[in-house]
Amino acid sequence: MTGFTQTLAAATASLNRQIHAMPFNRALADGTLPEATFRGYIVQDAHYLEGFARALALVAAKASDPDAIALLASSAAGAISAERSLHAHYMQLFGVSAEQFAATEVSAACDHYVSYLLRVAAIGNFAEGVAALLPCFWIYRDVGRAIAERAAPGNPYAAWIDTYAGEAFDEGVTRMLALTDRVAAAGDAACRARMQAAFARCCWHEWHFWDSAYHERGWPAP
Ligand SMILES: Cc1ncc(CN)c(N)n1
Repeated sequence: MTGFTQTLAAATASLNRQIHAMPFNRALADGTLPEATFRGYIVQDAHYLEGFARALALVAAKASDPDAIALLASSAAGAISAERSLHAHYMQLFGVSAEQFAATEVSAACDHYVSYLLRVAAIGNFAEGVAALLPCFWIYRDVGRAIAERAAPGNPYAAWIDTYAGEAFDEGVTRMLALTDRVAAAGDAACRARMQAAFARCCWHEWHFWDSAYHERGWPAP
């Protein structure tokens, strides 16, 4: 990790520590997360990944160089294919049909995160879009790795852990970190401030998404 991404990590270190210590992630590591909680999370996450892939494609369209277009567009395809097969694995395991998935209401936390990403991707500049997308890569790799280190043997969520702690996911994260550093170096101080704000907001959304899944929250009733 070099350059601006170090600044981003330092600015969000406290939130990042809290994310690692979340009950959802602790219980995932020791294999005690209730199946119904994980099932609810996976269903929301499958909805999330569709929105995330759309945001990646929108930011890819704003990129000025072919390397960035290729990275963002291939990540959009990867979000749909690799992670979708992970979701399909768990949905089959939990007996969630395609019809049940389609009929499940998107949670407030999922809707909020996806709406934010799409807003930044659509009306923010390219640099802000890249910064908003980064936590989805970076936090999952680091949480996945930390969980892999302490996961109990025979963990029922091993497929999830292996995906995010694995080399293939790390490759995309490393390239996304390099892109963020490159874009930040090419921008001015105001641009970097906007990037930092979008990055911090999406780190919060990652926390909120797990918190909502752990408490199985939908939409607060009036
Ligand atoms: C909410 C969320 N954030 C990030 C990831 C990892 N792509 C994910 N699957 N879901």
